[in-house]
Amino acid sequence: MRKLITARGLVVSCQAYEGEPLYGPHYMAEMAKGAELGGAIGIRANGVADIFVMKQHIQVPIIGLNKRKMEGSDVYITPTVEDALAVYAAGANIVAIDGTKRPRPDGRSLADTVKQLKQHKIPIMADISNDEEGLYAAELGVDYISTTLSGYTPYSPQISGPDIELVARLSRTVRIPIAAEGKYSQPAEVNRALEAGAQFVVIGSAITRPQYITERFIHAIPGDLKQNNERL
Ligand SMILES: CC(=O)N[C@H](C=O)[C@@H](O)[C@H](O)[C@H](O)COP(=O)(O)O
Repeated sequence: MRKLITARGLVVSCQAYEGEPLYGPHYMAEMAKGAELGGAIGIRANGVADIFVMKQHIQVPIIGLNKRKMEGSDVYITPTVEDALAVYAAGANIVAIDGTKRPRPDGRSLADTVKQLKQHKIPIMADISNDEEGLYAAELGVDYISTTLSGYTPYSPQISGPDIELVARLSRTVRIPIAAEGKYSQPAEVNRALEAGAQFVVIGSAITRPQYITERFIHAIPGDLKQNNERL
């Protein structure tokens, strides 16, 4: 059995999209090493190549996923059982899958997907967007639920910051570990999510996307100076 995340703390999501400057397994593995050195208790990573390379360089558990947009389905986080098996084979300790009931490109239901992965003894994180999905995923027997998709399904609250309320409500209703994930950018928000009952908080863009981090600082500069900066 691969190591799970049992501690409380911070998980760093090291992901870059194609076209971004840090895209590629080498950069992401270095990023993961940095996060581990800084005290991350786990790493979240996208794609078999990144996961495979990271695995050679870090000790902490990896939550792996495979983002893949396929025609006719809105499900893109590890959308098929086949994707999940590949992510696990690449070395992920836990496989993150879309935990909504939306139609999946392989035609399987969420229940069937979870069942298949459990047969392979693969630890599952269900990425959910609201209370109902969290409860359902927990009933199906997933190992973790994560609030990853709150704000990313049309029927979940479209708020600009993290959905800490969802973490608080779920922690009162489900017995499995909850990951607080999505739009965390301030240390105070991390503390609030932990106080609300999250086992750990997953942070991506605010730590691992330099273009986003730079933009945030620039947008905080008042009018005139910001314009100077944009002209550089
Ligand atoms: C919605 C979706 O596709 N989320 C993805 C899931 O793996 C990633 O793009 C996010 O970076 C990750 O969830 C961490 O969130 P944030 O980058 O906001 O800290």
